[in-house]
Amino acid sequence: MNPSPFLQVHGLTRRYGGVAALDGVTLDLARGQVTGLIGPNGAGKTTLLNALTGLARPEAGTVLLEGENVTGLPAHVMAAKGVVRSFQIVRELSSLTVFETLLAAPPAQSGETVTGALFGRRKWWAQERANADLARALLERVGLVKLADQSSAMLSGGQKKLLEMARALLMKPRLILLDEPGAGVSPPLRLEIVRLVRELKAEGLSFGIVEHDMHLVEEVCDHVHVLAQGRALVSGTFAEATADPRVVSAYLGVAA
Ligand SMILES: Nc1ncnc2c1ncn2[C@@H]1O[C@H](COP(=O)(O)OP(=O)(O)OP(=O)(O)O)[C@@H](O)[C@H]1O
Repeated sequence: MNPSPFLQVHGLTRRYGGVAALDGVTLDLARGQVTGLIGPNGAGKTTLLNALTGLARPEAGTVLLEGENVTGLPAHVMAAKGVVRSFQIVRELSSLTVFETLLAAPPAQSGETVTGALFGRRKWWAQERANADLARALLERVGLVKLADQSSAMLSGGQKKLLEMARALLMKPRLILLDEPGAGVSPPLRLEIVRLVRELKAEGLSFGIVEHDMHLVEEVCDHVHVLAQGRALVSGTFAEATADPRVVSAYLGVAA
């Protein structure tokens, strides 16, 4: 039995000058599953993540979240609906600690208008405290709590990825979109990332993962969509998709 679609993307198009970064992408992301978004460089994977999280406005096409049309909604609205993407949050010259970095870009919260801040102070403080408690719990969960008071600039590549995941989790998502969680990560922390994704999936979280590390994709993804030249070329299990001659051709840069 196929899991029900959480997010349905139909005919999504986004151009940059003469380049169609997305050229009518149609695909689904299933509820409670890990969906890999793979494909050669320039295929449109990151643009798709951006279009799904309100960071790149599509020119055509639709995005349905549990059947609701959410096409082109801004990032904070998508986040409030439970769709968030990971970001590089550590700046190399940052003097912030790991804990401060996690809290620095506050999650979408009520009372974010000036009026709200003035008239809802008590609520705002309560929310700040709740965020801080949750942040500490998340650092514990991703294995960074011992580094909470160290400079975030000192983190390794893998630790930065874990902090980015904690940051996305702070927004209490239902669907997390991760951009290359395995890039620049040492083998032990790569295992930690795989463990965390599996554990969160078992708790009901849905994932969309853009990744070039095919071993990682094979390990964690229930399903993959292969993108090429702004379109979804092939979908299936990792084994099915990678055995398809069109996928081999796309990676080799040859038209099938
Ligand atoms: N902000 C932008 N301005 C101009 N062109 C862009 C912009 N963002 C993406 N593009 C172009 O759109 C196409 C798709 O880019 P995108 O980054 O989405 O691909 P990708 O599949 O994520 O690639 P990679 O695997 O190399 O990260 C590329 O040709 C890229 O140069």
